[in-house]
Amino acid sequence: MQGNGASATSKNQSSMKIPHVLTIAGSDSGAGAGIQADLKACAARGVYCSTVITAVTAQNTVGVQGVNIVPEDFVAAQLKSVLSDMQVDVVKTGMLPSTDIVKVLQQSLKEFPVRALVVDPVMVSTSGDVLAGPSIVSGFRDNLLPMADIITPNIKEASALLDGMQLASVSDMRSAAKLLHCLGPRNVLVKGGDLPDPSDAVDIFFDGENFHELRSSRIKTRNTHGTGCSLASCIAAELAKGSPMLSAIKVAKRFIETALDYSKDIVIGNGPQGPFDHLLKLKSTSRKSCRQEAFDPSDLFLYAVTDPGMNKKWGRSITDAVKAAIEGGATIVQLREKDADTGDFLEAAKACTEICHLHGVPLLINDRVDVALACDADGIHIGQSDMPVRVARVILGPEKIIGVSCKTPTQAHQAWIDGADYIGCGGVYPTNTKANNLTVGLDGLKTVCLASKLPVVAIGGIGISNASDVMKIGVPNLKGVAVVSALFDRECVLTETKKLHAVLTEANCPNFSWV
Ligand SMILES: Nc1ncnc2c1ncn2[C@@H]1O[C@H](COP(=O)(O)OP(=O)(O)O)[C@@H](O)[C@H]1O
Ligand SMILES: Cc1ncc(COP(=O)(O)O)c(N)n1
Ligand SMILES: [Mg+2]
Repeated sequence: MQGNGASATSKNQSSMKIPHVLTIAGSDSGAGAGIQADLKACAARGVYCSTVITAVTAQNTVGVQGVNIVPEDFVAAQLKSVLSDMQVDVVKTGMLPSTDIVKVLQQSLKEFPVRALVVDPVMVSTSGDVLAGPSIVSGFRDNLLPMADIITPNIKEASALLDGMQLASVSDMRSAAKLLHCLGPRNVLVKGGDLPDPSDAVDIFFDGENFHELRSSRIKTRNTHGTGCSLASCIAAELAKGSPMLSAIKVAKRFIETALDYSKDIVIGNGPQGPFDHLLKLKSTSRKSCRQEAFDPSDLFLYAVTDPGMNKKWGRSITDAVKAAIEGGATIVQLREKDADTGDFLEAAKACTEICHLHGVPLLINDRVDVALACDADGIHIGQSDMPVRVARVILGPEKIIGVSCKTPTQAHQAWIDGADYIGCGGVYPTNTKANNLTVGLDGLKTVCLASKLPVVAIGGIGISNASDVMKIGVPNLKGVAVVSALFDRECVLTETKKLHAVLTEANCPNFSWV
């Protein structure tokens, strides 16, 4: 799809444009899937969502008891009302119960182009009830797929779109993604929620050139009703914010995983497939369960820590440094601007927060709780002589990440008691970035890791030449390395980050690579 979507000519148009997703889908009376899931997913991702309803279903956790299709001229009327007036960025489709409705949508999009079209080719509900008959396949193929920026079929839908091709493995999903791409969409995501893999939920993304295997842990829960609708809405929401496609998909997948994890024990309804909680508030039995985005220890894998002196030396801005590190594969970023003026630091921190969030990478601020709050960073990293963790937790609330530098098992234990999320242990090797810093060595690191109940990131003098030695101490809660000079005291941050990422991937899992 192409076009500007918004004409933005209205006089009372304010200067603040809110990202806007229009969903065209069916209503689910149980509010687990369909329009209701789309509204909640967009709300959770901070995006406005308008709704064109194609059918009203009588539905609960047991199944679909009835479907009442909205006449296509009234679907057309709803589309016109919204698209002609409300500056839609992205359209996301769900249940389209007839080919006439598909054609109405195609016509409306020709008249009112939008920036992107996300097609979730809904056909059968998780409960096995038919939401769009087999005749819809030709409607999708002929009218919608060629216009789509991305399609997100599950295994059954991919099979139906490919004349019954059987999909029983990740390798079949790859073949299907390639064949589906030939039908015209720019990108294809084949979702593997229904694949019989007990440990991972694997989706295959194909952009016409490259495959990406996207894995998350498979959450053990009955509350998976609406995951497909929510994933597609979340992708649409991220695209509406301006994210590139792959980043949008990664953020969406992580959102589903986190939301399922938070909602895994909630009980709504008596049927086999319950709804989950998009806003992560229902299950509030522990501090961590209130989090918008749970801290994921695997984010510590390649931890980039900025240094003002180095950026100055190489003549780059902090934002350029952060962008390059993320592009190279950094999985978390910490801004460590010890001597900056608060005003300048805050401006830089706001810009970096925006960049990091666009790519689904958490941003932490070193030491400055005030700056972290003001720029809405994901959290802070503090040293032993900075503000105590307990005080920082009270100020920051339960949702922010707190990391603490620790050199000893006693400090690591205290960090856990005080409510930190991870510890940074070092200096592992001598370093210039911290004067008079006591080096703990690989043995000291191992001792702290073995004693720590929290995940650990190693820091201090680590780079391409020794990162693999560090990871090979082989303690499971050592999740990654934090680096300053090895990325930022170099001419090309992007190249160095990529190299380090490759070294860490190899050390972590030899002969295996994925996104
Ligand atoms: N139990 C689970 N744990 C984690 N992710 C899941 C789980 N079930 C499904 N997903 C993910 O949710 C998304 C929707 O997938 P899927 O259930 O296959 O689609 P649909 O709801 O359209 O049938 C995919 O990203 C999939 O990997
Ligand atoms: C109105 C409507 N739209 C979509 C779905 C698919 O969702 P799921 O595959 O999770 O049942 C549904 N059950 N109802
Ligand atoms: Mg599902």
